Amino acid sequence: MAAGDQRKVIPVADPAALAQIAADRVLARISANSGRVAICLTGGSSPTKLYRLLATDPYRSRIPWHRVHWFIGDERFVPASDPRNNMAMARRTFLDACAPAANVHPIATDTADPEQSAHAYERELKSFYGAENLDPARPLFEMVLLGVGPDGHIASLFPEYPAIKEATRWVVGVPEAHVEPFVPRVSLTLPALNSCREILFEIAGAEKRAILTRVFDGENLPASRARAMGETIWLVDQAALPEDFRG
Ligand SMILES: O=C1O[C@H](COP(=O)(O)O)[C@@H](O)[C@H](O)[C@H]1O
Repeated sequence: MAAGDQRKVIPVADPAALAQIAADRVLARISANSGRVAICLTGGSSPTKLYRLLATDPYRSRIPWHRVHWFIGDERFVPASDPRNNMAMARRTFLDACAPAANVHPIATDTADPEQSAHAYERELKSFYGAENLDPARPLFEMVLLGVGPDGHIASLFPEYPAIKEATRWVVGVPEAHVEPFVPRVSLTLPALNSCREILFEIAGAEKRAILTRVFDGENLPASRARAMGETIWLVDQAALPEDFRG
Protein backbone atom coordinates (compact mmCIF):
# COMPACT_ATOMS: atom_id res chain seq x y z
CA MET A 1 0.00 0.00 0.00
CA ALA A 2 1.74 3.21 -1.14
CA ALA A 3 1.18 6.53 0.62
CA GLY A 4 -1.81 8.32 -0.87
CA ASP A 5 -0.65 11.58 -2.42
CA GLN A 6 -3.89 13.56 -2.62
CA ARG A 7 -5.70 15.26 0.19
CA LYS A 8 -9.44 15.47 -0.23
CA VAL A 9 -11.28 18.46 1.20
CA ILE A 10 -14.96 17.92 2.00
CA PRO A 11 -16.77 21.18 2.84
CA VAL A 12 -19.71 20.78 5.24
CA ALA A 13 -22.27 23.24 6.54
CA ASP A 14 -21.56 23.35 10.26
CA PRO A 15 -20.15 21.40 13.24
CA ALA A 16 -23.27 19.21 13.51
CA ALA A 17 -23.04 18.11 9.87
CA LEU A 18 -19.31 17.62 10.27
CA ALA A 19 -19.77 15.28 13.24
CA GLN A 20 -22.40 13.26 11.39
CA ILE A 21 -20.23 12.77 8.30
CA ALA A 22 -17.29 11.87 10.52
CA ALA A 23 -19.41 9.29 12.39
CA ASP A 24 -20.54 7.78 9.08
CA ARG A 25 -16.90 7.47 7.98
CA VAL A 26 -15.83 5.88 11.28
CA LEU A 27 -18.64 3.34 10.97
CA ALA A 28 -17.80 2.65 7.31
CA ARG A 29 -14.12 2.04 8.13
CA ILE A 30 -15.02 -0.35 10.95
CA SER A 31 -17.56 -2.18 8.79
CA ALA A 32 -15.11 -2.59 5.90
CA ASN A 33 -12.89 -4.78 8.08
CA SER A 34 -14.38 -7.94 9.55
CA GLY A 35 -11.55 -8.53 12.03
CA ARG A 36 -9.92 -6.60 14.84
CA VAL A 37 -9.88 -2.87 14.11
CA ALA A 38 -7.63 -0.16 15.61
CA ILE A 39 -8.79 3.46 15.62
CA CYS A 40 -6.52 6.28 16.79
CA LEU A 41 -8.48 9.06 18.51
CA THR A 42 -7.60 12.72 18.84
CA GLY A 43 -7.90 15.07 21.80
CA GLY A 44 -8.77 18.74 22.01
CA SER A 45 -12.21 20.21 21.45
CA SER A 46 -12.73 19.26 17.78
CA PRO A 47 -13.93 15.65 18.21
CA THR A 48 -16.39 15.94 21.12
CA LYS A 49 -19.53 16.08 18.97
CA LEU A 50 -18.37 13.06 16.99
CA TYR A 51 -17.63 11.10 20.17
CA ARG A 52 -21.09 11.86 21.56
CA LEU A 53 -22.69 10.73 18.30
CA LEU A 54 -20.80 7.42 18.38
CA ALA A 55 -22.41 6.73 21.76
CA THR A 56 -25.87 7.40 20.27
CA ASP A 57 -28.04 5.30 17.97
CA PRO A 58 -27.86 4.43 15.16
CA TYR A 59 -24.05 4.43 15.54
CA ARG A 60 -23.93 2.88 18.98
CA SER A 61 -25.90 -0.20 18.01
CA ARG A 62 -24.12 -0.61 14.67
CA ILE A 63 -20.54 -0.51 15.98
CA PRO A 64 -19.22 -4.00 16.86
CA TRP A 65 -17.59 -2.68 20.04
CA HIS A 66 -16.01 -6.02 20.99
CA ARG A 67 -13.65 -5.95 18.00
CA VAL A 68 -12.70 -2.25 17.90
CA HIS A 69 -9.64 -1.02 19.81
CA TRP A 70 -9.28 2.67 20.65
CA PHE A 71 -5.87 4.33 20.90
CA ILE A 72 -5.01 8.02 21.35
CA GLY A 73 -2.70 10.07 19.11
CA ASP A 74 -1.32 12.24 21.89
CA GLU A 75 -1.72 12.87 25.56
CA ARG A 76 -1.20 15.86 27.81
CA PHE A 77 1.05 14.69 30.68
CA VAL A 78 -1.55 15.29 33.38
CA PRO A 79 -3.36 12.74 35.57
CA ALA A 80 -6.30 10.84 34.08
CA SER A 81 -8.51 12.73 36.55
CA ASP A 82 -7.49 16.10 35.04
CA PRO A 83 -10.11 17.55 32.65
CA ARG A 84 -7.32 18.33 30.15
CA ASN A 85 -6.44 14.62 29.75
CA ASN A 86 -7.31 13.63 26.16
CA MET A 87 -8.23 9.99 26.71
CA ALA A 88 -10.28 10.91 29.80
CA MET A 89 -12.36 13.21 27.56
CA ALA A 90 -12.90 10.34 25.09
CA ARG A 91 -13.81 8.02 27.96
CA ARG A 92 -16.32 10.48 29.40
CA THR A 93 -17.96 11.23 26.07
CA PHE A 94 -18.28 7.68 24.70
CA LEU A 95 -15.79 4.96 25.57
CA ASP A 96 -16.85 4.28 29.17
CA ALA A 97 -20.44 3.84 28.06
CA CYS A 98 -19.76 1.70 24.99
CA ALA A 99 -16.34 0.03 24.73
CA PRO A 100 -15.03 -2.97 26.68
CA ALA A 101 -12.33 -1.69 29.10
CA ALA A 102 -9.73 -4.01 27.54
CA ASN A 103 -10.24 -2.30 24.16
CA VAL A 104 -9.36 1.18 25.47
CA HIS A 105 -5.62 1.96 25.26
CA PRO A 106 -4.72 5.18 27.11
CA ILE A 107 -1.22 6.64 27.32
CA ALA A 108 -0.16 6.32 30.98
CA THR A 109 0.59 9.62 32.70
CA ASP A 110 1.43 8.25 36.14
CA THR A 111 5.01 7.41 35.11
CA ALA A 112 8.24 9.26 35.99
CA ASP A 113 8.19 11.38 32.83
CA PRO A 114 6.75 11.63 29.29
CA GLU A 115 9.66 9.65 27.81
CA GLN A 116 8.88 6.66 30.01
CA SER A 117 5.22 6.84 28.98
CA ALA A 118 6.24 7.09 25.32
CA HIS A 119 8.36 3.95 25.53
CA ALA A 120 5.57 2.05 27.30
CA TYR A 121 2.98 3.10 24.70
CA GLU A 122 5.29 2.20 21.84
CA ARG A 123 5.69 -1.28 23.37
CA GLU A 124 1.91 -1.57 23.67
CA LEU A 125 1.39 -0.52 20.05
CA LYS A 126 4.04 -2.94 18.80
CA SER A 127 2.56 -5.79 20.77
CA PHE A 128 -0.90 -5.01 19.36
CA TYR A 129 0.50 -4.74 15.83
CA GLY A 130 2.54 -7.92 16.26
CA ALA A 131 5.78 -6.59 14.78
CA GLU A 132 8.65 -4.24 15.56
CA ASN A 133 8.55 -2.48 12.20
CA LEU A 134 5.69 -0.94 10.32
CA ASP A 135 4.85 -2.72 7.08
CA PRO A 136 3.51 -0.30 4.42
CA ALA A 137 1.23 -3.12 3.20
CA ARG A 138 -0.36 -3.54 6.64
CA PRO A 139 -1.28 -0.22 8.30
CA LEU A 140 -1.21 0.07 12.09
CA PHE A 141 -4.59 1.82 12.25
CA GLU A 142 -7.74 1.56 10.23
CA MET A 143 -8.36 5.24 10.87
CA VAL A 144 -6.56 8.16 12.55
CA LEU A 145 -8.64 11.13 13.69
CA LEU A 146 -6.83 14.47 13.84
CA GLY A 147 -7.44 18.11 14.73
CA VAL A 148 -5.14 21.04 13.94
CA GLY A 149 -3.82 23.53 16.48
CA PRO A 150 -3.47 27.27 15.78
CA ASP A 151 0.23 26.77 14.93
CA GLY A 152 -0.42 23.84 12.57
CA HIS A 153 0.38 21.12 15.09
CA ILE A 154 -1.23 17.70 14.93
CA ALA A 155 -1.34 15.33 17.91
CA SER A 156 1.53 16.92 19.95
CA LEU A 157 3.88 17.34 17.00
CA PHE A 158 4.63 21.06 17.03
CA PRO A 159 6.39 23.00 14.23
CA GLU A 160 10.19 23.11 14.62
CA TYR A 161 10.21 20.60 17.48
CA PRO A 162 12.56 17.57 17.12
CA ALA A 163 9.55 15.21 17.47
CA ILE A 164 8.24 16.20 14.04
CA LYS A 165 11.47 14.86 12.44
CA GLU A 166 11.33 11.50 14.23
CA ALA A 167 11.61 8.77 11.61
CA THR A 168 12.11 5.61 13.68
CA ARG A 169 10.24 5.77 16.96
CA TRP A 170 6.45 5.41 17.06
CA VAL A 171 5.89 7.47 20.22
CA VAL A 172 7.96 10.24 21.79
CA GLY A 173 7.93 12.42 24.90
CA VAL A 174 7.53 16.15 24.27
CA PRO A 175 8.97 18.05 27.26
CA GLU A 176 7.01 21.27 26.70
CA ALA A 177 4.20 22.66 24.58
CA HIS A 178 4.19 26.20 23.21
CA VAL A 179 0.39 26.32 22.98
CA GLU A 180 -2.22 25.76 25.66
CA PRO A 181 -2.34 23.72 27.72
CA PHE A 182 1.33 24.38 28.49
CA VAL A 183 2.07 20.92 29.84
CA PRO A 184 4.49 18.23 28.66
CA ARG A 185 3.02 15.80 26.13
CA VAL A 186 3.41 12.30 24.76
CA SER A 187 2.80 11.98 21.03
CA LEU A 188 2.67 9.43 18.28
CA THR A 189 5.15 10.33 15.53
CA LEU A 190 4.46 10.86 11.84
CA PRO A 191 5.47 7.29 10.86
CA ALA A 192 2.91 5.89 13.33
CA LEU A 193 0.11 8.37 12.58
CA ASN A 194 0.54 8.00 8.82
CA SER A 195 0.37 4.19 9.06
CA CYS A 196 -3.37 4.00 8.49
CA ARG A 197 -5.97 3.49 5.80
CA GLU A 198 -7.58 6.87 6.47
CA ILE A 199 -6.69 10.10 8.22
CA LEU A 200 -9.77 12.11 9.04
CA PHE A 201 -9.32 15.76 10.00
CA GLU A 202 -12.22 17.54 11.69
CA ILE A 203 -11.91 21.31 11.35
CA ALA A 204 -14.61 23.72 12.47
CA GLY A 205 -14.85 27.39 13.42
CA ALA A 206 -13.60 30.71 12.05
CA GLU A 207 -10.56 30.61 14.35
CA LYS A 208 -9.20 27.69 12.26
CA ARG A 209 -9.43 29.47 8.91
CA ALA A 210 -6.03 31.21 9.07
CA ILE A 211 -4.05 28.06 9.85
CA LEU A 212 -6.04 26.04 7.33
CA THR A 213 -5.20 28.59 4.62
CA ARG A 214 -1.50 28.14 5.42
CA VAL A 215 -1.76 24.33 5.35
CA PHE A 216 -3.67 24.29 2.06
CA ASP A 217 -1.17 26.80 0.59
CA GLY A 218 1.45 24.10 1.08
CA GLU A 219 3.41 25.58 3.99
CA ASN A 220 5.64 23.00 5.68
CA LEU A 221 3.67 22.49 8.88
CA PRO A 222 3.04 19.26 10.82
CA ALA A 223 -0.56 19.21 9.55
CA SER A 224 0.70 19.35 5.94
CA ARG A 225 2.75 16.21 6.55
CA ALA A 226 -0.09 13.99 7.73
CA ARG A 227 -0.51 11.57 4.85
CA ALA A 228 -2.38 8.27 5.21
CA MET A 229 -1.45 5.13 3.28
CA GLY A 230 -4.96 5.36 1.84
CA GLU A 231 -7.13 8.48 2.04
CA THR A 232 -6.40 11.80 3.78
CA ILE A 233 -9.74 13.52 4.29
CA TRP A 234 -10.29 17.06 5.54
CA LEU A 235 -13.83 17.70 6.80
CA VAL A 236 -14.10 21.47 7.03
CA ASP A 237 -17.12 23.52 8.05
CA GLN A 238 -18.11 26.77 6.28
CA ALA A 239 -16.67 28.99 9.02
CA ALA A 240 -13.22 27.38 8.74
CA LEU A 241 -13.14 27.02 4.96
CA PRO A 242 -10.40 29.13 3.27
CA GLU A 243 -11.54 31.63 0.61
CA ASP A 244 -10.25 29.53 -2.33
CA PHE A 245 -12.48 26.60 -1.40
CA ARG A 246 -15.71 28.58 -1.16
CA GLY A 247 -18.17 27.84 -3.93
O1 LIG B 1 -3.60 20.08 22.44
C1 LIG B 1 -4.15 19.52 21.52
O2 LIG B 1 -4.61 20.25 20.47
C2 LIG B 1 -4.94 19.68 19.20
C3 LIG B 1 -5.97 20.61 18.55
O3 LIG B 1 -7.07 20.75 19.45
P1 LIG B 1 -8.45 21.46 19.14
O4 LIG B 1 -8.99 21.87 20.49
O5 LIG B 1 -8.17 22.63 18.27
O6 LIG B 1 -9.32 20.46 18.49
C4 LIG B 1 -5.47 18.27 19.35
O7 LIG B 1 -5.60 17.68 18.08
C5 LIG B 1 -4.52 17.45 20.24
O8 LIG B 1 -4.99 16.11 20.37
C6 LIG B 1 -4.48 18.09 21.60
O9 LIG B 1 -3.62 17.41 22.50
